[in-house]
Amino acid sequence: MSRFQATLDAVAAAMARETERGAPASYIPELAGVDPSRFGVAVAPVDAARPPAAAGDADVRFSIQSVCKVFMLTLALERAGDALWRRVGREPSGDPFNSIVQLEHERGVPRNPFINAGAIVVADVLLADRTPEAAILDVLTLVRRLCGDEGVGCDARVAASEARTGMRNRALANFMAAEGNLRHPVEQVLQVYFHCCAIAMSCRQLAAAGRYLAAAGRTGGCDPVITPQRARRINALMLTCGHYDASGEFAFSVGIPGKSGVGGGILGVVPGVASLAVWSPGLNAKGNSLIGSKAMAMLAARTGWSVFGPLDDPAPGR
Ligand SMILES: NC(=O)CC[C@H](N)C(=O)O
Repeated sequence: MSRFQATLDAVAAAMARETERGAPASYIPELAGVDPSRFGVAVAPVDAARPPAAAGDADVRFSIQSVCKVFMLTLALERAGDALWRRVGREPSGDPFNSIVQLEHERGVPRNPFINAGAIVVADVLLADRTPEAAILDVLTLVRRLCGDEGVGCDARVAASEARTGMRNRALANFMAAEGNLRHPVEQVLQVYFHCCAIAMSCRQLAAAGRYLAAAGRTGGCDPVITPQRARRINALMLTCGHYDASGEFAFSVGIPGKSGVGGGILGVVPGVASLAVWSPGLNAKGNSLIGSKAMAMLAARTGWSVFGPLDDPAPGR
């Protein structure tokens, strides 16, 4: 049995007892209707010979939403190299994920690739010389390779709902197009972005997919996915920007790089040790999984993973 199994079982049991679970995202019916009592957790050790350990609803697929921005960035960095950083920044925004305020001051260059505006620029990079369908397939192919599961796909209903309701994302994209920071038609760029947000994965798949970030850019089979330097860059961005205007609090209470999505998933990275994924659909006021964040804090406390020193009590607010 994995050395993580007992800890994961304890975390799942503790989270099942939590009564305050937040509210699922309400902007599309496919997310609003997910049962908030759901909770899953999985840990994938860097040594790929050891399969992920998991507990709770770790094999139930959910909408990964903004967690996809990690995989989009990975691919875009491979394509565009450091030139990408001329079109998107690398610093925290301190604003909500869909904020538009900074864009005007900063001439259509988003603060980082993990806020929506930044991921929309990344989607534009992924569209170079391709149709939107091919760009989406490229991201799916990467994710399938990373988690070793050809069955991962996009939820077409989620993608359609995103497109129907995505007026703010359309506003962000149009503003950046006006500033000359998009090269392709706005609707094509958004098609790529919305489909990436609609990728459905389980915690077990997501933890396995994130393993390269804990393993200096290599998959378990020692296949390079990205250079060690770029893996380090993505991890640093996850730590500083992965939870938007709650990134500082997540750093304090969990203390590892993490990327959240409004579907209630969070991908975490412990460099040199493991990647992990949690999922619970109820969100806190900042749009991050309430129980997922708590579970990560408990896991970090029990494993000593926080880079900021020991955590003896995951209760927030201290
Ligand atoms: N934080 C998120 O997960 C945001 C993703 C969502 N699809 C949006 O674009 O608004």
